[in-house]
Amino acid sequence: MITLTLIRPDDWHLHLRDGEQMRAVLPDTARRFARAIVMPNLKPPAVTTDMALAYRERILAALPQGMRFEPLMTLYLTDNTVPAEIIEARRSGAIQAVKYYPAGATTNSAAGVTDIAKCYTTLETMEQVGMPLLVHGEVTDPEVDVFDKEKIFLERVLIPLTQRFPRLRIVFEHITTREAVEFVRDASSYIAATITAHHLLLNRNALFQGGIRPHHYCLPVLKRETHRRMLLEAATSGNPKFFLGTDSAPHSRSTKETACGCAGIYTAHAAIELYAEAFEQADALDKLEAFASFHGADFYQLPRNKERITLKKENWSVPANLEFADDILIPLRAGESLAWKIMD
Ligand SMILES: NC(=O)N[C@@H](CC(=O)O)C(=O)O
Ligand SMILES: [Zn+2]
Ligand SMILES: [Zn+2]
Repeated sequence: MITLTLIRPDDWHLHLRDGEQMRAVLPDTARRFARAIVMPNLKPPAVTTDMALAYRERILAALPQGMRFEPLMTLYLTDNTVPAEIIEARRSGAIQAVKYYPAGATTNSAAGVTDIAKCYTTLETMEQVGMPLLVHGEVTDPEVDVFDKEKIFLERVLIPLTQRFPRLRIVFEHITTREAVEFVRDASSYIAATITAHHLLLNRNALFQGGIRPHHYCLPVLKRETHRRMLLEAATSGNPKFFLGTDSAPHSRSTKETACGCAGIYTAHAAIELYAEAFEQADALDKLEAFASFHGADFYQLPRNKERITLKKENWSVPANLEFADDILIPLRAGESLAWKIMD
């Protein structure tokens, strides 16, 4: 039997939702990952330390008996987030980062930032106290082509921001383009990026494979093959600036399979297995552990995990759907087979 043993990985970008939906998806992540950076784009968003800490308690209360998992919390940045909120978040010890959604860029981002200049004093405090800024890096300008939104965000917003705040720790989340890879690679050590499994495995053809495929729709949208290859090269390069962030983003089937479907791909049911498949395709399984289990912890200045997980090379079928509160969830590769399986 072929096996692969790794230090238990962490997921540095995760959507857990809330209530019954959270209860449905949380075990998938907790089974594989020791910790995860939990995104704050709830309804209403977690904009204060108190809200983020209350959300953390709800996550811990929803964890099945006997499962260990540490949610790392984030604050949702708005035009009105004050520096004192950052100080309080830092003092809490449970909040690891602040999330910047350009208003209207993605799911539950309506309360996000309309103009990053409105947040300069708050960003200054973050820079001073070493609080990382996590960025959904897409412009909302309706004139910009959907496939260029990340590249244009980099030029118009992110590069100027790094020049104004050179010591602000920034994670460019779920990067999808050659330009993002090159920027992060050549930037200072204050800049890092997460890469999803789906952006490593799929290019934009997957959106139109024999018809329109709503379960392959996420933001930033899948890009062309040249970009996918660049992401794979970055993830398998051993460069500590690139690390695992699934962006597993569950939406019920009825909100995906509709005239105007939600953005988000669910991958938590097989997250590390999907990354293993991508790394194996690149003949770089030996690079998976650092990407999945070391680089993120090092960037966040948290201890690396000590326990291990083992994957075995064995085909298994992903269920056609999963329970999701009062609806169902269609996971990535639903009804198809995967080559790696996590062992208990
Ligand atoms: N990635 C997505 O397509 N969707 C995410 C939001 C996000 O990460 O942008 C979600 O919350 O559904
Ligand atoms: Zn995002
Ligand atoms: Zn996300």
